[in-house]
Formats: sequence, C-alpha cells, structure tokens
Amino acid sequence: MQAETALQSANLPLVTEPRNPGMDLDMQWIRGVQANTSAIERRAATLPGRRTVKKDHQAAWLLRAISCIDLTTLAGDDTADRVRRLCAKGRQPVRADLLDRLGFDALTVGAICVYHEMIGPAVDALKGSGIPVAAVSTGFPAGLSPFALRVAEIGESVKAGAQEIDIVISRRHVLSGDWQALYDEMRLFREACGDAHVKAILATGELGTLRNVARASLVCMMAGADFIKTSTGKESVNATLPVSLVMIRAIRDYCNRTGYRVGYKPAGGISKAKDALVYLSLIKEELGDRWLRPDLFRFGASSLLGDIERQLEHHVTGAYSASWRHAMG
Ligand SMILES: O=C[C@H](O)COP(=O)(O)O
Repeated sequence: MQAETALQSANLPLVTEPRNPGMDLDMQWIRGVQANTSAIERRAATLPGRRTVKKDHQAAWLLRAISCIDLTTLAGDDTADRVRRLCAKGRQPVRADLLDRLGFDALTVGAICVYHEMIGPAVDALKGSGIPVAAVSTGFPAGLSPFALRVAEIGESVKAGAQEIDIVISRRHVLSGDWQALYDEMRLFREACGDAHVKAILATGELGTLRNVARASLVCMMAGADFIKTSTGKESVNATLPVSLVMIRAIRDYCNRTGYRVGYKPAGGISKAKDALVYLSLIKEELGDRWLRPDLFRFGASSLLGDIERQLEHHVTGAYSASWRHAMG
C-alpha cells in the first residue's frame, strides 16, 4: 500500500507495517466470541456527544482525516472524465492557499477507490503522485457472481494497476455460520491479490448480529486480510459506531494474539467532518496512535472531503497553531 506520500506530506515518520500473513482457522476462538450488544450500544451512544478533540487541534485532525480518505466513486454512470477529476482532487484535496495558511505544503488522500473499468484512467491520472488505486472487486457490491469469475476479477484488477483490492465476502457464509467456507474464500481472494493489499468488506449491515460481525472480522483476519471494512456504501445500513467498536476490538484482539496490525476502513454514509472526528478519536482511544495513519486506517467516502474543506475554511480564521504530533499526542 503506497501510503508514503500521504505520510510524508503530513510530516509523519514513515513506518512500514509487516503484512498480516494470517493463521490457521481457530474454531475454538471463533466459537468463544461474544458481543454484549447493549454494552456496545451504550458505549457507542456516548461517543458523538463527547468533546474529544480540542478546538485548536481540530484542523490538524481534519487534515489527518483527509490523508486517510479512500476518495471514492462507485456509480453506474462513472466515466473516465469523472475519475480524472476525482484523481485531481485526490492529489490536491485542499486549496493551496488554505493549506498554506494551515502550515502545510502538501497533502494527498489515502487512495482513489473505483470500479474495475475505471482503474486505467485512475492509474494514468495518479502517475507520480504515490497515491494508490483501490479497486472494488469480486462482484461488488453483492458478491454473488460465480466464484471463479470473482477470483479472476481480482487478477484483472491487479493487472490493470490496482494496488489495493476491496473484496466483498459472501454474506451467506456468515449467516449460516459456515466459518470454514468464509475462511477458504478469503484465503483464495488474498492469494489472488498477490502483492496488492486486500480489504475485506464485511457488509456489516447484512450480517444480522454484532456477534456475527466480530466472528467474520476474526475469520477474515485469520485468512490474511490486510484491512477489514464495514460496508460497500450500497447497503441500507452502512458504517455505524457499534459495528465499528466491535470490529476495532476484533483488530485489537487479533493483534494481541498474533502481533500483526490489521487496518480498519469504515465506509458508507460518512459525509460529515464531525463524524470523521468521532471515528478518529474512537480509533485513538481503542487502538492507539499507530492506527491513525493511512496504512492502517481509511475512510471509504465519496462526499466527506467536501464537508471537511468547509470546516477547514472556518478554522483558518481562528487560532491554529498545533503541529501534527502536538495535536495527536
Ligand atoms: O467504500 C466506499 C463507499 O461506497 C462510499 O460510500 P458513500 O458514497 O456513502 O460515501
């Protein structure tokens, strides 16, 4: 995953995270997973109301959020021109004068996320920027095309230049508790990705229970997912805070058990700067600062950037003096 540009531009030291190799499916661990729904919902309900980010530091956090956006277009009427415009935005997500007033000379988004057919225009438009192209694959969004085609689609996307592949899991494996089938599917998807990083989209709004979300998260990580992602943006229920808590805690458990850090990508319906701040502070509290970088955290979002820009406009008129380290410390 080429996070270098975003990290350097955010004046952060570049860290290279070893990829998650996965592990054998541990059924005992999976069966032992519980999720106390009411406790999780209570904790999630407290998050938006809390003032976790000091006002002076909000601009720095918002810039950080931008560096973690997978700037997305996933529409049936996408065209090469639209994708080129999106890539130009990804290269320069904030107006130069605004960025200058905030004390930064460069900033990019984390990645550009498109359908397979749009990989070519995106790769061309991003040349030299270091911004990776993420492609949704495996019969996105439902994941119900023939298995061999879904695997082949990954290969085609990698060949076309995608460095990150967002796969969708088969929800039915989760809903029927067939963890072996989910594990095998994810293993093969991961294998087909080769050197490209793989994000496993769980489509959490369709998994029925938080316990299923926790179990599916662990199974995908055991099978070698580099990231786990909430949703496609196409389901009626997408990223929520209770689901995020469950997935983040699964990531923590997996890291405690194996030593490997897996990334997290909430996606779908995140369009407000204040929501982005809630997610960042949740990650900071539950996983720590290491996860607040684009190699371990992304927002999948098509319209979040516009609201962040509006908020930054407001901030430049106020006091802004925090360095990244100061803001995040
Ligand atoms: O992964 C990306 C999502 O499809 C974006 O969803 P959104 O359009 O609701 O921001």
